[in-house]
Amino acid sequence: MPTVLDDIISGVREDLDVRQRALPFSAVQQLATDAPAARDARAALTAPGAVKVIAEVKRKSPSKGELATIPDPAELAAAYAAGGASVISVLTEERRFGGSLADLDAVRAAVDVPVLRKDFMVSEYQLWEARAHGADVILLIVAALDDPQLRDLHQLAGELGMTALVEAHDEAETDRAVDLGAQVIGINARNLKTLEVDRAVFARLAPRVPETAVRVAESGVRGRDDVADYVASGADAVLVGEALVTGGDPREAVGVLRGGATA
Ligand SMILES: O=C(O)c1ccccc1NCC(=O)[C@H](O)[C@H](O)COP(=O)(O)O
Repeated sequence: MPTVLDDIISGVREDLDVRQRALPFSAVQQLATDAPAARDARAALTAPGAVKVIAEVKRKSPSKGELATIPDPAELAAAYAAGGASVISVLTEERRFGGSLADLDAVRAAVDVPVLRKDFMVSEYQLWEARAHGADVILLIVAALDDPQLRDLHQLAGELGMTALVEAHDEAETDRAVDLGAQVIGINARNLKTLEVDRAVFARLAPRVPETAVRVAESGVRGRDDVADYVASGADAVLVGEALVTGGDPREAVGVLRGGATA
């Protein structure tokens, strides 16, 4: 029985085939080579001060359906940055999340902070493509990749000057991320089989991540109390989508999650 993740990835591969036919590997490599250097996301996430917020541009999701229309992702990203977001996450998967590489371009042009291409990365082409569109960070979901794929994509991200956010959901995946030498590890509280969110997963898995790595708590943040709980369990950063796109003034909302700290 295919999981939600399997279904998403099968659509991602079909869309990727279309893009690869339109823009060959050598062309996307050239665009990536010509792009301005990637910004240092690890530095942004380890700077002194309040908990770091990775603020997400998220229109819809498999778990919640439509969340927000977001007609101007650049404006939203600029508001997030003004509120003190350390990194902007842009979902570029189209079928299930309503995102696009055009969103990534728009956000990249609008902010100075590092930008994460949040997608289901299964091939080197997508990493070159991310860099060509100005991404500084890419997501590697451990559950979607075997160890050789994970190692190769993690290494390529580094060669392209990008930071990899390596995402785990359970003990075995967390240990694989640690063994990989990942410097930024996300623990996602959303179970990719059931889509249910269990924030306690972070507290259970975070101790397996060495303190030298940045620990990112992903999903399920509804407000400042959830951020405080994640921080108490060892989070250096939180990745937040739904609460920010549905929560009114995005600049203020990021500031509230940071504990009222000014940008
Ligand atoms: O959000 C989903 O429904 C989802 C389903 C399947 C795979 C990934 C999914 N979300 C990606 C994310 O990791 C979240 O967008 C991100 O952590 C923010 O979560 P939230 O603050 O709960 O919107």
